[in-house]
Amino acid sequence: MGNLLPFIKLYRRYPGAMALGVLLSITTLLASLGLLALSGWFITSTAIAGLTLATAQSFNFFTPGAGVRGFSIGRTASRYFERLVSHDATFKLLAWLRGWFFARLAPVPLHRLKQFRKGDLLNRLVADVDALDQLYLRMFSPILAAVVTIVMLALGLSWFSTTLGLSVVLMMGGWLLLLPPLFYALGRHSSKAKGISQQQLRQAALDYLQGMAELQIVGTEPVFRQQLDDRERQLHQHQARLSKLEGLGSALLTFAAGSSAVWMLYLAAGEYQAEVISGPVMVMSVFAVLAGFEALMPVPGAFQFLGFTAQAAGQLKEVIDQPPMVYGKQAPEVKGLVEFKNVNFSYDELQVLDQVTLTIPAGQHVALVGKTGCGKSTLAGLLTRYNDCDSGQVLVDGVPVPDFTEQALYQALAVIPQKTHVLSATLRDNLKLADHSASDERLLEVIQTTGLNQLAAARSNKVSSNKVNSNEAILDLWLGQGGIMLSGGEQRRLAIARTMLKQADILIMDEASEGLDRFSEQLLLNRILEAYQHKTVIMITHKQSMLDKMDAVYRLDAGCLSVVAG
Ligand SMILES: Nc1ncnc2c1ncn2[C@@H]1O[C@H](COP(=O)(O)OP(=O)(O)OP(=O)(O)O)[C@@H](O)[C@H]1O
Repeated sequence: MGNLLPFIKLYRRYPGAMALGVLLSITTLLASLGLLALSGWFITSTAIAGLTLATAQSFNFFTPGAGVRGFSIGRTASRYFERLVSHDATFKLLAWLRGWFFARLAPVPLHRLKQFRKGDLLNRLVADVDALDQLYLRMFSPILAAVVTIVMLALGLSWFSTTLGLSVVLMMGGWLLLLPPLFYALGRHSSKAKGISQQQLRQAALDYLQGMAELQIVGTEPVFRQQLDDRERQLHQHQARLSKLEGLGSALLTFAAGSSAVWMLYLAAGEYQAEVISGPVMVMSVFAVLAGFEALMPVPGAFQFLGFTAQAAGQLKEVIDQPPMVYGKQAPEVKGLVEFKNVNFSYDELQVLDQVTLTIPAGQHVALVGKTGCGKSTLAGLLTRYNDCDSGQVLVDGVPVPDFTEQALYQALAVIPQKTHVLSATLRDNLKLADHSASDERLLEVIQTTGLNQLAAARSNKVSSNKVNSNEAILDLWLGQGGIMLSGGEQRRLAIARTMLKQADILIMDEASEGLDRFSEQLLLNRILEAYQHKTVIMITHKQSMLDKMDAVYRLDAGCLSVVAG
């Protein structure tokens, strides 16, 4: 429950709209109450008035009749506006909450976010934020409205008889105190389990869909399908339990309303006999109690799902409590001197780097070699602050990388990562990621240099013979979801093209030529080294053929660095 506290505070964001929503909810309940109470009074009064001709003629039918219509129209109008205002306020709050959550998520270092799976993070951003609407729509607003309705009803009946007024407080107040803890206790386990099941099902469905091709090839698709079905069945079981609980809530409230009405009839009849109230008021009291219980109807559901909401809030809190990456204030003009000084780094128990010391003078091209998994990417990742070292220092031009501002650090660095991220967008958009201000001419030049024009030519049906149109067609080429339309080699070309556009001061190439044929590899490597001729280049590679172009070669082995050449 403590998980909900930080989010409850955020509800102060739209106080006006939220208060208006509650007010309209109260108005609706009071109009319902007025409608039923007045109807009870009116029916009884007309029945009594009809007993003699004189009373029948003198009875004023019109004012109470108008009152009944007024309450009826008022209830409908107020219900409509209540839905409009409260849902609008909730949606605005959810939209803002999503932005707020994302703003807290963005500065969390990538290596920390890696502990959450992609589907899981998406689930938190969408479903868990959505679950927070329960707090206002299903809890605050109805509970507040119920309290006000009980108070108003009690005051109204006290006007006629204090006994009746106090009885309402005891009967309805008692149920209002009993229902929340009861239904929270009854629903806590299932609603929490439902949240977890839903999340697991989404994750499993995502894994299943993403890996379907491989699962089919290895013949394990039915096993995964079965696991998915099991999860779905589990979710249905929790949902069924919650539906039964909802039914129990309705039954309990119907019983509460009925028994309270009978009790009220008994008390009101006593007051009538004692001539404290009239016959119509006696009937009105019973109808008013019946109508008053409408205010308690949402209470069991609200508390039954509280476990689910608390679980969602906990999931969000887990992400936003991650310490953000802290950047410094320095933004020096970078020349490209890179230094690793006595660097140690471990992933939990696994020590990857042990007292690594390396100086790369500005403008030097160095290669980093070593067995698979020896820590080459990890070392490069300390420069980009993918991770921070456990001890020692990583410096650029003598300034420790944590002291750089975020903008200055990433302006100085260009990376060709092992996996290229391709946006589901056009080639132009994918290239402009590296330099937003690049002109189409510049983009086409880089496309030519990296051989990406061959990719466009291969889809020649889209390329017109007209030169202007053909250039447009290349740039507007749609690359598909996650670069699905690009081969591994084409994705490498795209990554290389981006670094050519960026022209940073330090370039890190992590297996940059993976997926390229020998000829393209040599060609592209020459071009990129030419483009970064006077810049610092750190090339991580397994390929011997690339090493003779480097000024120095270092080998990483068992966490230690040694010079191979240079
Ligand atoms: N996020 C992580 N959490 C835990 N261990 C990790 C993580 N990333 C890498 N490792 C482990 O750290 C070691 C070094 O990984 P790294 O990716 O730096 O190696 P590498 O030399 O670049 O390998 P490759 O040549 O295959 O790219 C490996 O044993 C790897 O399993």
